[in-house]
Amino acid sequence: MEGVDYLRDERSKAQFDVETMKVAWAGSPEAFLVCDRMAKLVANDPVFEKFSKPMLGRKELFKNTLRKTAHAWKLVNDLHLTEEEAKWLRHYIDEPSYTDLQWEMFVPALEGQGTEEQKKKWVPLAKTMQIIGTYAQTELGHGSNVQGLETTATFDRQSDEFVIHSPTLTSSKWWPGGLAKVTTHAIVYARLIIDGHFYGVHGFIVQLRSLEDHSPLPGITLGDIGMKFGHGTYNTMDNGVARFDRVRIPRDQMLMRVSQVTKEGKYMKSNVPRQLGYATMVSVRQTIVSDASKALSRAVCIATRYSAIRRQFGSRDGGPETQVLDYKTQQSRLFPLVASAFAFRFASDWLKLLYTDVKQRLEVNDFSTLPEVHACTAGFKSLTTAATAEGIEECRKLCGGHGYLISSGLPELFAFYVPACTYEGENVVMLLQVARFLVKTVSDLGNKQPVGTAAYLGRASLLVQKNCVVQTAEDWLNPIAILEAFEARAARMAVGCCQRLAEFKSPEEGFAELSSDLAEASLAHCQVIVVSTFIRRLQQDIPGRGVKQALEVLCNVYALFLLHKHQGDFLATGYLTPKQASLANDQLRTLYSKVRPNAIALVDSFNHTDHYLSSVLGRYDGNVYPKLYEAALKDPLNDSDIADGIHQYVQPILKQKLHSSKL
Ligand SMILES: CCCCCCCCCC/C=C\CCCCCCCC(=O)SCCNC(=O)CCNC(=O)[C@H](O)C(C)(C)COP(=O)(O)OP(=O)(O)OC[C@H]1O[C@@H](n2cnc3c(N)ncnc32)[C@H](O)[C@@H]1OP(=O)(O)O
Ligand SMILES: Cc1cc2nc3c(=O)[nH]c(=O)nc-3n(C[C@H](O)[C@H](O)[C@H](O)COP(=O)(O)OP(=O)(O)OC[C@H]3O[C@@H](n4cnc5c(N)ncnc54)[C@H](O)[C@@H]3O)c2cc1C
Repeated sequence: MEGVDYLRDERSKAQFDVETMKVAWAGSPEAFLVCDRMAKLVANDPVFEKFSKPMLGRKELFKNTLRKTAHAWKLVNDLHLTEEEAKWLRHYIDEPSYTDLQWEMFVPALEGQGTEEQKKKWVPLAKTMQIIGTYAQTELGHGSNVQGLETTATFDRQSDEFVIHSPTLTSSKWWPGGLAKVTTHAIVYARLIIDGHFYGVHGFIVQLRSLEDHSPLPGITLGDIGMKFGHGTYNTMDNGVARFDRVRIPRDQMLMRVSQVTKEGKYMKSNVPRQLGYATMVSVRQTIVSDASKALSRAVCIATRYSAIRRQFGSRDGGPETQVLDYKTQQSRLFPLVASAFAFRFASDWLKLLYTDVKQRLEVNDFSTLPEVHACTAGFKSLTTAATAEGIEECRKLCGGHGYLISSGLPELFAFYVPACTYEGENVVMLLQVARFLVKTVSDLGNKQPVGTAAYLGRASLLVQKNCVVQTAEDWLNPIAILEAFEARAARMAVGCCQRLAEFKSPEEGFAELSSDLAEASLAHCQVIVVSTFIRRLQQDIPGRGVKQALEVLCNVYALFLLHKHQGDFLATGYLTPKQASLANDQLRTLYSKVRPNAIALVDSFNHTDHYLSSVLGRYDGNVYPKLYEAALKDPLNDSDIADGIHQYVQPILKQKLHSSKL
């Protein structure tokens, strides 16, 4: 039956105002309106249909994305969309495309690493798509180790040019999105060589293709690196390989904000730190944190709605069976993920503010907060992408067998999402960056009082001595008790690592040997920041009936779930007793019962359209079974009763005459 809302009873149980919660999720009434308008624009435009994607071959997938991207660009111009609106439009189109690299990396690299003159020349060309660019850093042989890149950029004083060259197979640029078939330009990261001396890795603007006929320019070999994990998701993108055979570019195409090369071949360092060359990565890591909350919210929306529709066991006298959402095991796997989606959302809002602040500081050459911002973006990127990838897979399992169908929307979401754990800084490598920051901070405690996110480490000597005062399960609802537990655990882990580091011959040897423990200490530190950001968000004015109360429950679920998951750390560091850990778990169970009546309303607050979810299990109206059946019938194998190949390969087997001895 069309028009029936199978989740109506669930929606009527909500104890808060969903429309206001939508605004809290979006961040502001204005942000909500932009997202809502862009989501509907995409959902109502037939060009952006996604159902057929899983059936397309590689070439069709790629072309289909080119078609959608061209249509999106036309909409941006025809409707005079702002950059913010265009970003949401791309988000809701929901297909990796060369424009992700253009807007998330190429333009930010030009803006962040170019001189005023370079920005004036290149940024308008990129923003009007007269040139299309990518970020060509990773090579076949090196990704994480940027200083190990092998591509060379040798200065030729005579011609006032750089010669870009790939000296080895492993120096081939490998992975950049859009590189294989689309991009006309790239920021190529290469080792600068002047008069035989190496001056470290720098970015160079290199034209790759003719703007006339799109063919690769002389000396440049370009291609696709092959099919990727999953089918219809990242294979819409032409991640590419590039090799350079002594390709010449003018001297003024080296990005020269951080350091310059003069006409005479003199290398000049400005007073900005070399890490500013990594600024684009900081910018994108911040975007990736915000994307984590979106991807996780999408998975939990599907799993929660389906769990309210799905019934198994518990029927007596032929009455209805139990909704699987009512099982405590289902709740204990699902509700912490709902809470995590909100936690990541608020963490990313905060990170955006921190990033905006550092961007303004960098413009006036104030680099004081850069190490902290680098540690936060790297750590949050690692924490949120790992939890989101695991969370999407958990949601697939929460949907039982149907979760494995492409029509559930979950396999494709997972395949699209999971590389986020690797790109833009492999997650463990990123935690080790946080570890460097932590070790420095702790080692410096005698001389320098830490500020910002590390301020709690200033109380490390107290936190390593104090014990938890919680006596009842109720006490675990106190944000002060929660925060102190997270701070004490993180401080004890960081201080413990630093004490053990001192036992090694050199800090480098100790760091390498203790790297697993350091990564765990880093995760604990990042969790302090995410939990405290959630708590601080609740201290702000949050309007709407029951909205604040519902969020308080989620904040406690998030924190106590983490406490339960990592109780080994909390116990081993000696801050909690087993009894206190067990009380936290009791409180968590009680909290799940408080989430239960609000579950559907909470996921409705994400305001996801059915188009965006593209899941028969997560439909807004809960009309799962007929739509699941309908989707199955659309499979090409159901075009005819007798499939291709049956007569040729199956019937001969059925009709074979076997000798009785073979039976
Ligand atoms: C269903 C479909 C939906 C589709 C929807 C579309 C959605 C659209 C949204 C799109 C969002 C995003 C788009 C993304 C698309 C994916 C693109 C992926 C692109 C890439 O992957 S680009 C390549 C990224 N590569 C990396 O990240 C490499 C990682 N490695 C490094 O960063 C570094 O090499 C390093 C590991 C940090 C090591 O650096 P180094 O060798 O210099 O060594 P040190 O460790 O000694 O560091 C020295 C010193 O510098 C500090 N530092 C390091 N990095 C930074 C930094 N970034 N900023 C500031 N400071 C930094 C470091 O801490 C050391 O300091 P210290 O000496 O300790 O004081
Ligand atoms: C979908 C996708 C899109 C991408 N897009 C782009 C792009 O547009 N442009 C671009 O330039 N790149 C791109 N990349 C490349 C990406 O940035 C790299 O793959 C990433 O930075 C990881 O580097 P790597 O592949 O060298 O991994 P490796 O560093 O080789 O990692 C392999 C293993 O080694 C471990 N490891 C590495 N170093 C250390 C260490 N110091 N200590 C302990 N363990 C370590 C890692 O934890 C990991 O387990 C993309 C990658 C993917 C998957």
